[in-house]
Amino acid sequence: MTILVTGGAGYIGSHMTLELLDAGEKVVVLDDLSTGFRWAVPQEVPLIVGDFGDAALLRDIFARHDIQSIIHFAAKIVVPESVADPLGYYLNNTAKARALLAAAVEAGVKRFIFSSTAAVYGDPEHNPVTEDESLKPVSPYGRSKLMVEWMLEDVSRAHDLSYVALRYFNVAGADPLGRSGQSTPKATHLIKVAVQAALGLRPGMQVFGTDYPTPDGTCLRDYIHVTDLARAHLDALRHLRGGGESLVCNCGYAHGFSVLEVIETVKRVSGVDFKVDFAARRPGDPAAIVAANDRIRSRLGWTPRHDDLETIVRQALDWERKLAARNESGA
Ligand SMILES: NC(=O)c1ccc[n+]([C@@H]2O[C@H](COP(=O)([O-])OP(=O)(O)OC[C@H]3O[C@@H](n4cnc5c(N)ncnc54)[C@H](O)[C@@H]3O)[C@@H](O)[C@H]2O)c1
Ligand SMILES: O=c1ccn([C@@H]2O[C@H](COP(=O)(O)OP(=O)(O)O[C@H]3O[C@H](CO)[C@@H](O)[C@H](O)[C@H]3O)[C@@H](O)[C@H]2O)c(=O)[nH]1
Repeated sequence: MTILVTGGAGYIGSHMTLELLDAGEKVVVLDDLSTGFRWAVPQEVPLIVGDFGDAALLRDIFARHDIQSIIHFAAKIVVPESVADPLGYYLNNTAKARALLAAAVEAGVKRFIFSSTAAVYGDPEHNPVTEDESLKPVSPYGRSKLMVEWMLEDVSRAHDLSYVALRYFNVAGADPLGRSGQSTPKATHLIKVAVQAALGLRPGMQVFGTDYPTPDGTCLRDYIHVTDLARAHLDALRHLRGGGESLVCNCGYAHGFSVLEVIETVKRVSGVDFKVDFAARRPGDPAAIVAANDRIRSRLGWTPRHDDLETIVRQALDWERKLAARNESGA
């Protein structure tokens, strides 16, 4: 039985593919390489370059491979871009997910694991936020993902398809064995930006907002190591294969760090005191969002192994150095 990984050439999908191979699973990747990289897909894994909303291509893939499970990562993921181009986000993240689900149901696929996001909560009233908190996404990105959760709920009632939707909090770090990492050239994620500043790949960085109602005035986030996140999908797969019911689970460590704490950690681990400017708030940022993780622990048996900000930062630094060397050599 083969697992179809959409978006497997991207940041999280490439770590998932490695995790699946390490677990002895057979994998096929479908990716249009819009933000992913061919080199991020291990050579032994078939990479189909194409669009996950292409019904004819999907039919062909399901005819050629014995696919019982899909792990669906492919999406557009930049919140401000979604504000400027909502229709592009509803097309890629929502309408194409409908096409993928339709093809999956037609082909008799039994299990579906979906990359959802903490963005479905918007600015939560309580922290840590549980899965039962009200869902008030504030961006087209968050809404485009929430609609897929709703589609999954309805489709799983009508057809023989069960699912787990995982709501990721802030994904960070790199494969501990140095095989993959966050490679998007213009990534805006805090740890990536701070690591690039530490390595002199950018002149410095900005802190967006210092007047939030948090202990040091900067935003609080729950940073989860990408390998722990990939393992959550393996746990979800095991759950569904064992006949477990459809579920929605948060993925995070249940504690947060402020922007200043993250920057301080990057400075300490790298030994570089890079330039930091204080700037205005970035539109759409919630002050604090931290995952309650009781459900994923109890229902999927998920246990974090890399819950340590220094380790996350060290591995992100190692990966960024590797990436810089690769870009310099033109590989
Ligand atoms: N990175 C985070 O902090 C974070 C947080 C919450 C949720 N997520 C979700 O995780 C998933 C993966 O995110 P990522 O950070 O790895 O992003 P990424 O951009 O690195 O990966 C997305 C991959 O999907 C591919 N893709 C996009 N549209 C496609 C299409 N129409 N057809 C085929 N391939 C397509 C891209 O080429 C890329 O390889 C996304 O669904 C995202 O919404 C990410
Ligand atoms: O140069 C920077 C970059 C970020 N930040 C701040 O750092 C925090 C974290 O920002 P970022 O790393 O961009 O992540 P989020 O905006 O929290 O969003 C991430 O986490 C969400 C889930 O919580 C996902 O839905 C998104 O896809 C993912 O980008 C925020 O307060 C930002 O304002 C800065 O101060 N300076």
